[in-house]
Amino acid sequence: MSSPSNSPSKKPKTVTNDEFMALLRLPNSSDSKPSGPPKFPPLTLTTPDMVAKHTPCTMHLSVLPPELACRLFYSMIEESESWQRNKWWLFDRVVESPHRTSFYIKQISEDDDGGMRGAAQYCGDRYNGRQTDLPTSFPEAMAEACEYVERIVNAEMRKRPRFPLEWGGEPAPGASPGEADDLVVWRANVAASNRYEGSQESVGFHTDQLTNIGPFATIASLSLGRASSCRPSVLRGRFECERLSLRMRRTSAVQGHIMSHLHITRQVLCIMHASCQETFKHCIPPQRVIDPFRPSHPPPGLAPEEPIPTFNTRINITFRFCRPDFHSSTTPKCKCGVPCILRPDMKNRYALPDAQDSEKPPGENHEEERINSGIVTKYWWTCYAGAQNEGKGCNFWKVMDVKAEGRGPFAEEVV
Ligand SMILES: O=C(O)CCC(=O)C(=O)O
Ligand SMILES: [Fe+2]
Repeated sequence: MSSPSNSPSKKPKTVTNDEFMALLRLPNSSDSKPSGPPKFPPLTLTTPDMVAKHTPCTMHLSVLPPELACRLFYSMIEESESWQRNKWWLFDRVVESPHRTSFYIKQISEDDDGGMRGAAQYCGDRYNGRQTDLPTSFPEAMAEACEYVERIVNAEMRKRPRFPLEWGGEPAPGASPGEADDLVVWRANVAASNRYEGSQESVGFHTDQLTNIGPFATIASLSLGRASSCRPSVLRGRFECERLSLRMRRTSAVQGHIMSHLHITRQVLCIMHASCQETFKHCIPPQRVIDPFRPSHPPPGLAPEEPIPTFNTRINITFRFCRPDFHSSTTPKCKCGVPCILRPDMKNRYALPDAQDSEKPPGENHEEERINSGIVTKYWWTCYAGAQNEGKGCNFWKVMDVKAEGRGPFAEEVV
């Protein structure tokens, strides 16, 4: 994850699909001002279908059996007593994340490993540029939940086009060689977990670090617990909702607030599919109001006559796949001697241009560019020492050369 910043929450406006598409269309150059990015109002996507249509994400409700969801929630509440706030240097000062976080790796059996354990371990080691303690294994309930998540993610991925630099996959145990359908293209070997207490804990706009998960990563983000409260004017009554904001990366041309209306006892899995990190930033904004969460099942050891307690806590677990070909032992080091981070080259991708960054006048070929946005072909290894070294880095950078660095197999190479 790169350094997040907090941004004030704006009141989102609901638009129809057609209005949304119209907003993405830039004005003609004749009626647009030559300077300053186009200003569009925030958008609200109110259903999983709308989210899937307009973003590289899918939302899946109630993916775990309620008993498992509650058990996982209680287990994470207990675990999170020892979680820490991330700290890093931003220019000349230390900033601290406005929520607590930790890192877990999946217990992988020796014969099934093939380098996964190492990749996962090193991935955790330098999460957010911070030297962490050796990550602990998935607690039992997390490992159980992970099986549900992996099934959903792989099923979704089979429906989607793949990007050339995505991981090509490896044969499932027992599969005959060359059967593409049996390739395992994604598995969760690490999980970053987050705890947000009360209405104000949050995470600012950021993209997740690609250093060990590689280009066009798929990230599965499972949320449990506290829901935020809102009263959308188009709907009657009170709805509990989970709010995830996505903002198109680098451009201020489009800002989409995704609000899915969820019943309080449900959980939500948001899959950020390939190209999401390359095209969108995401955040969890502070809330004005939250509703306490009362799990449907009691915590372990609660006496039968005792009421189930309520919580103001939101637990999030982002399941990630640390790719064997991005194992940390292969991460280039900068002149400070610190492993670099991998960044997409945003200048040379196809993107919706905005007046500040584009060499092209607004309106030129924008439709083609919008369709292709997210196709990044170049990535940089850059110095990240400054995040932990009083803001002092060496400005090292080099282009990732997948052939010379021996990475892959990639999706484009797998038939
Ligand atoms: O809590 C969430 O839903 C998002 C967490 C997140 O963005 C991260 O861990 O990188
Ligand atoms: Fe993130």
